[in-house]
Amino acid sequence: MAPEDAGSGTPVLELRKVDKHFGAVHVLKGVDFEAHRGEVTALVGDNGAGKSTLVKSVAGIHAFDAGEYLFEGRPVKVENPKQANALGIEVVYQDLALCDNLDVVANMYLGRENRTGITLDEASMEKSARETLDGLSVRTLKSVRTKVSSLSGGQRQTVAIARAVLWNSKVVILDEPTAALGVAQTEQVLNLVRRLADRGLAVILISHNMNDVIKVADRVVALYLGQTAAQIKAKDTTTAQIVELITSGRSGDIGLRDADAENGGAA
Ligand SMILES: Nc1ncnc2c1ncn2[C@@H]1O[C@H](COP(=O)(O)OP(=O)(O)OP(=O)(O)O)[C@@H](O)[C@H]1O
Repeated sequence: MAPEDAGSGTPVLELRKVDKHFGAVHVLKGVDFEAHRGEVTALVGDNGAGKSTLVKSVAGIHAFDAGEYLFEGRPVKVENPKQANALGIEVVYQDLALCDNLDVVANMYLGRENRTGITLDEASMEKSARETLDGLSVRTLKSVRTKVSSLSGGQRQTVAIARAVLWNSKVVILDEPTAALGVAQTEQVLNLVRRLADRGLAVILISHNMNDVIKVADRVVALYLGQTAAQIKAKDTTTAQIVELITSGRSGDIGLRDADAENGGAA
């Protein structure tokens, strides 16, 4: 069950009419986007719709050219990944950025290790890593001292997600977390995604997999040619409707007006 106030009130993350160009290419065109605590927001769109650009701009890798970026209702400037992390925004990219030759604890603390003087505080890191995994009800890892090279794809994804939530995160963005997984591991990761939201995080899930979206999302934001085609509650929509929004920018009376979509296509 999501927290009582899930999805209500001020969004944790809100983008209003954001724009992004790469040289002459206009990639994001006045995009609106909201993510709320306690909810999984699926960000969907065809290849090239602008999902990665949107997420990288939220994460401070790129900067929006125009529009408003609000965090917990306040306008913020996020000009680099450290500033995004400081707000409580973490991204788990598809490559996971794990070091195979290090164990789970070392990977969860990579680059942000606890130190006492000049030595690493292994005991405190191991304790918090374990507590974080226990808090997420992760039971598939036998030991936090296991090297990541010996973990399955699902376990690796779990470690990358646990690393993201270790830092009192408020927003966790997951880029296609089940893309390389089999059926059982996909199920495990989707359950974990749900638990993150149930713990009060705002989870943003980039996905091309409509089964995943329908199974786990509370809200769906569809991008079409760099514009927001729709922001809708998952329970009010169907897979067919989402697919239509992705492929044509509209479905029934939801979505971009044809003229807008055509302008987007021509830009
Ligand atoms: N650094 C860049 N320089 C120039 N153009 C870029 C850059 N990054 C992305 N683009 C362009 O922006 C558009 C949107 O790309 P983006 O990767 O954001 O889409 P996406 O929705 O994430 O697609 P996919 O599902 O294929 O990952 C594409 O036309 C892409 O070529």
